[in-house]
Amino acid sequence: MSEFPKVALHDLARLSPPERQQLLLRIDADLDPFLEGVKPIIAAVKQEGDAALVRYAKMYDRADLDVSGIAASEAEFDEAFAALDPDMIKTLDYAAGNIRRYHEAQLPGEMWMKEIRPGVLVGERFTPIDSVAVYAPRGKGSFPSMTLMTAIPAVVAGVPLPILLTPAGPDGKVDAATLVAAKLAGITHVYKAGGAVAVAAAAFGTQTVPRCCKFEGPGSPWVVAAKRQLQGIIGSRVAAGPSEVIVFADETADPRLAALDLLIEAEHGPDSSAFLVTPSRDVAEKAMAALPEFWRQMGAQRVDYAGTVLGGTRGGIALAASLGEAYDFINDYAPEHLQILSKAPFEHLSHIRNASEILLGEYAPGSIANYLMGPNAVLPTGGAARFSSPLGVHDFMKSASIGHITQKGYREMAPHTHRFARYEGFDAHANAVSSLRGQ
Ligand SMILES: NC(=O)c1ccc[n+]([C@@H]2O[C@H](COP(=O)([O-])OP(=O)(O)OC[C@H]3O[C@@H](n4cnc5c(N)ncnc54)[C@H](O)[C@@H]3O)[C@@H](O)[C@H]2O)c1
Ligand SMILES: N[C@H](CO)Cc1c[nH]c[nH+]1
Ligand SMILES: [Zn+2]
Repeated sequence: MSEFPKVALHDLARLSPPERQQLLLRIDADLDPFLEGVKPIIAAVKQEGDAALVRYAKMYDRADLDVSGIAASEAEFDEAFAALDPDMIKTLDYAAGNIRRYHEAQLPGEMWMKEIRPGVLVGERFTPIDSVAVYAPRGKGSFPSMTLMTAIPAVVAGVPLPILLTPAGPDGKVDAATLVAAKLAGITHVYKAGGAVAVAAAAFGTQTVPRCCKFEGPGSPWVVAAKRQLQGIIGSRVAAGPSEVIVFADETADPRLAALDLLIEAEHGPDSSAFLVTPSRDVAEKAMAALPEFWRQMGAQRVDYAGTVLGGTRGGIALAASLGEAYDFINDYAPEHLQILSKAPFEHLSHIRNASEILLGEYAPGSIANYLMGPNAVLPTGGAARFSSPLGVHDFMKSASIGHITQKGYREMAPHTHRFARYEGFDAHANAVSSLRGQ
């Protein structure tokens, strides 16, 4: 028996429709158990506030926390800067610079207007959301990277009150790099709460945590479920659940790179999804043969996570009968991350309709994009790439449409409006464009 996990080989052309459908499912395809599970948590946070945060921190994060420690203090920030390896601070700063530059390019102008008829000026005005809570997960890893990815667009958008929520560790403290990342990004209000507790704290506010208009950030299915349950109370757009990837490799790709990159998102946790999709049997076989070399370079916990993912129906190597079959699988799957390994990666791009992030070529492995390439790595999962986009500056702003009509424009538009209003049976609507303003 092999000492390494067994990786599944799926022959796409031979799968029955239900078998193929099964491969498209993520861990949270059925969110119902999580939706049920978060209900009492949300109710407790709403009713008890800080006391519930402390209780759940003990229960889920094994954190030694009291009410006075929920907000990270100035001393904790100083301690984090002192404790963190200076080279890591430099790396965080390098990443922050790239992420900031990318998001500054996304920033819309304050307002635009266009004269679409003589005397009719219409446009949009953009303003930041008053208060936004961003989330950095912590559990099967810590995520200073996600702190940068969520905090920087909020700050670039000009949100007056951006706060960060993240679980405390057993010592009752925030992960040091997460605190440093928050400060480098421009967030100084950091609170200790994880999962559904964090979403509920931001939605209702507690004695310590300010109530916020919006919550954005990735996390486990508990976070995804809480965001869904609290829709209408707190805004949230990106369903950024457990990480997932498709590595696509054509016959020109290096099979060892395909094997190496397949493991990136597979190692996040047993709840991840990761496929290598290739139309080349040679690439599939060589990638499979290359895996042991890379299992050896991973810790036992990460091998265990990735092995769980790659050995079942949420991962493995998927052999396609043709390029067309590979593209169809990718578009039906709509992955969070898509890597295209090929000597001519751009030739495949026009065939991809559904993917949250597309990385082209052998020098763009997922980890560079996860951490510091610049674009946001908080991405729609669970097939939401069919209709949703990555987190960005626009998620921290809202627009109002604006219009100005001169007398000339009014004279043209009033009779049409009158006719519309009469047809729909709205008297006051019609009256507004008849007598008082004159023609
Ligand atoms: N899509 C993206 O952009 C993206 C980015 C980064 C990470 N991720 C994903 O985020 C996830 C991070 O997960 P994590 O566990 O490390 O951190 P997490 O912070 O999301 O989850 C930990 C929290 O979950 C809650 N929780 C744990 N067990 C619970 C239970 N039984 N009932 C109710 N609540 C419970 C607790 O409140 C705990 O604080 C991973 O799945 C990772 O793949 C996604
Ligand atoms: N792969 C994650 C998004 O799905 C991002 C990340 C952060 N750290 C490691 N990975
Ligand atoms: Zn990752």
